[in-house]
Amino acid sequence: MTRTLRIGTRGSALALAQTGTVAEALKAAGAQVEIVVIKTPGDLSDAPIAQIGIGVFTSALRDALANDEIDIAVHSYKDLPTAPDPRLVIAAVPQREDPRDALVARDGLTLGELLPGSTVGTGSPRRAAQLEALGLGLNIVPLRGNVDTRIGKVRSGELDAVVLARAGIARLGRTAEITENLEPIQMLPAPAQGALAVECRIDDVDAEHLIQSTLDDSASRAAVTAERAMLAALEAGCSAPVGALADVVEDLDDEGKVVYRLSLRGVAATPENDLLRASATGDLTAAEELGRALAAELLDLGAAVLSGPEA
Ligand SMILES: NCc1[nH]cc(CCC(=O)O)c1CC(=O)O
Repeated sequence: MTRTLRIGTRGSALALAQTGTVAEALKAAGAQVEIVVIKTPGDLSDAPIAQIGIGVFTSALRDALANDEIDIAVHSYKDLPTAPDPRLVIAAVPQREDPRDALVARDGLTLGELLPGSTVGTGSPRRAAQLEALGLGLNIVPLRGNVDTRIGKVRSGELDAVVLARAGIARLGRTAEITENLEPIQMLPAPAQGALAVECRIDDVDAEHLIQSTLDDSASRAAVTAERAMLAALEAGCSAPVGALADVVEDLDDEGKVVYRLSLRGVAATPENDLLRASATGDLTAAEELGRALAAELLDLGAAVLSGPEA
């Protein structure tokens, strides 16, 4: 097959780094690839993500893919809307990066070392709600921009700290600037944080098979599927205050044999910023059911009041 696969990406440093790893893996598998940069409205606007809406970074890429301008789209999975795109298929979820959030603070400080009143930048209602819940008296301020811009606000002294996805910092080779990795018990990441979604057209069977066999990691896919099913069942968009993290864990079956299962934790913030938490374990092959069951539990606890994309 002499076909050259056109891989579409956003033009940010983070997107290019992510796409680079996908391109290299496909090349190593013998494919011919070409990288095509697509501008998205999310890259052209400085408005808060909660205002410009879900899918600002991904729909232009998806349209280019559906219109045959590219053959493959590489997304940060957590930026994708929960509704599937009927024109496309997620052919691979590559091995996920460390999903945790990370703190970048001045003078090497950790969260616990920041004094009350310290300014912590984040544009994410999920991060803000969980930071508030720590009761440290931090002053949480809105923040947008790419990873470099956000870390720059700490370097310039404008902010005492920022919270970002560790995966984004890692993909840019800047983990040395992290002053603390935030454990899921204090800061549950966004559903699918640290994972990529590699999409192709639904009828492009050749591309789908190549991408799937070269890049898909079944454990990462199962974890992300559970987290996103939870989010979808809460009818909450990507900027809503919902965190979820699934891990593949060892368990013992009735005969004492080791089996692998999926353990899912979820958090949702009410409008009063109270955090509702739930967790459950299920079969690796029933990731969606696990996510939906956990969402039902959160809804029982009172999360219903927060449904809607801008909650
Ligand atoms: N919302 C923007 C976004 N989309 C994906 C990442 C980081 C990488 C990832 O989670 O895959 C980021 C930056 C951040 O949240 O700090």
